Amino acid sequence: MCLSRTELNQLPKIELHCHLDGSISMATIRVLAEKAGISIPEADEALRLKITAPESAESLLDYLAPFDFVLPMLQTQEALELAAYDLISQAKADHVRYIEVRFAPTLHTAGGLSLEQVVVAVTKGLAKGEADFAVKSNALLCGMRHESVATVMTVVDLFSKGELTHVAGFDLAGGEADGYVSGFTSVLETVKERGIPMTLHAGECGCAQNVMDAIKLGATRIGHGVAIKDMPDKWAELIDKKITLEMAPTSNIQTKAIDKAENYPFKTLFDAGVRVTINTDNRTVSDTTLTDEYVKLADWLGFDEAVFRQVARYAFEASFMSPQQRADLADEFIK
Ligand SMILES: O=c1[nH]cnc2c1ncn2[C@H]1C[C@H](O)[C@@H](CO)O1
Ligand SMILES: [Zn+2]
Repeated sequence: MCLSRTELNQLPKIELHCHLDGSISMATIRVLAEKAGISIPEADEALRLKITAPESAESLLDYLAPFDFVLPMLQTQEALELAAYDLISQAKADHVRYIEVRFAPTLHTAGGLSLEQVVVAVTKGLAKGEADFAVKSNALLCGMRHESVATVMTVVDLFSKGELTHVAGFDLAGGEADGYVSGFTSVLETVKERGIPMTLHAGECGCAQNVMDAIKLGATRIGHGVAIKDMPDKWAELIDKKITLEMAPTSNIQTKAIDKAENYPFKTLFDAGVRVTINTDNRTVSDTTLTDEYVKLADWLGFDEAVFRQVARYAFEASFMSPQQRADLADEFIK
């Protein structure tokens, strides 16, 4: 039997893949623009066009255009803290119990903040959000794939700063070229040596081999990984290694990772035993919520409650939670 939107909304959820800078509500964007002295459209519809992925998007790069609009507003600690808090309030509305919020510290230093100050501000907003909304969270730090190895290393080094808390894992984001992983081999080896949990965007709009390269260099989770549909002979390896795919239906359509809903490989992968999870990627840029993503999958694929609970369990198991967070949430997700 199909679950209603209300029932889907109320299921307890875990979200592993959500970008801070792509997930700030319109109301908070207005506050941030005002504080930054940046003029933005007064009409909501006009503003929406600036902060959501263009309908004409043909690629991941087109999809990423709205980030250029919002990043200038995210260059102070106050703005970053407000953005993080705002995101946790949205997660609450989706009955998310735990969320990993990712962002690229290097994209927030134009106003003079250090990388550490960026991270401190975001995690402060997350902590306030947890206090007010009872949603647990951690931050994931992204290097950008267009950055040099040396710049990405400055992000990796943040994990060694003892004063930073709730910083749980590393990612590489941005435009995806086939074979990109090899350009970051030295960085990723360091991430692995230091025992930093790793999820990498791969096989979103790039090839399936990117997914396999990412796994080889230590990623236990893959951002999107849609292209692995083209390499069924590798699914057994993913299952064996308990690799988890962080999929995001709306985003995957917008970036043209898939051409149409009928071809979304989520069900095929799930039925084969691959660990797939449901995420928003970017709530504002994709104009979605986690509940919307659940509704979409229920409509497209006819999933019932048991599937959603299994998927949430995969997310729980693959999360980069602290032992305390895991113990607190185990009853709800491991039944
Ligand atoms: O879906 C995505 N794929 C690759 N990169 C992305 C995606 N969504 C957001 N980003 C980029 C743009 C942001 O500025 C950056 C850090 O959150 O990550
Ligand atoms: Zn992403």
